[in-house]
Amino acid sequence: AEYKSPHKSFVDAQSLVPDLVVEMRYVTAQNFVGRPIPGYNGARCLLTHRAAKALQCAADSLRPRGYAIKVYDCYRPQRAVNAFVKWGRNLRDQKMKQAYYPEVDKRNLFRDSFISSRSGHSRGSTVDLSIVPLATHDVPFEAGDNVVRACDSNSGKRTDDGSVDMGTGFDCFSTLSHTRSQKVSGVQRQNRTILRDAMSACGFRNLYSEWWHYTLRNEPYPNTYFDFPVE
Ligand SMILES: C[C@@H](N)C(=O)N[C@H](C)C(=O)O
Ligand SMILES: [Zn+2]
Repeated sequence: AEYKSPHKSFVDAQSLVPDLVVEMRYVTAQNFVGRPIPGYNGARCLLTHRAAKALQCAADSLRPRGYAIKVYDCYRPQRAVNAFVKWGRNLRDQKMKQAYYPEVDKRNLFRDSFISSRSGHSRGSTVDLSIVPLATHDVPFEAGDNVVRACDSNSGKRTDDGSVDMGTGFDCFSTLSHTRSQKVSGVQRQNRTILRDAMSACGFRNLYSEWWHYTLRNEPYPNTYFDFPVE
């Protein structure tokens, strides 16, 4: 059946970017909380139409260079953000610490701009993404074994999801994930620059603390925090 968007201004980004690799982590347990997050009932990248067009612009510029875009999170319902806040207050729950925030005290994740209690994602024009070589863009994230792989360890040691080497994995809450960190290698910085240049040229701005987080500059709902679920 044809997909019907829950809001007239929101679209499934894959309808504009057919080769978009969609790996919505919060619909699964492969995330920093360690379980599916409320409000995510489907693995769909919903964005405002304006943001989806801008993402299409970035995908079109990256494709001739041999890359596809992989998205990890798009529109995020406010109830999911509220679940992050509740999780953040429960210091006993550190199930995913070794994998996602090995060096950072859980108490500081909001203070240090790794998670927000008023997130741009809920406004529908923010996206978490990386790039994948076109030839290998089907590799899914799989924890596979029972070994905990820290997201800030070297490529090859942390869990591979087929994306290019950015120095850390998605949602790795570490200063190494700061986009302009000088503590990652030249190749890793170069990969971050490829993504940043493509996204900036299409109207997005990056969050300094996360190489993967981009918000449309001219977003259509700058003051609205939506809460309809992702289906
Ligand atoms: C949680 C992470 N993926 C993210 O999006 N962080 C920013 C700061 C946010 O929550 O808006
Ligand atoms: Zn984000």
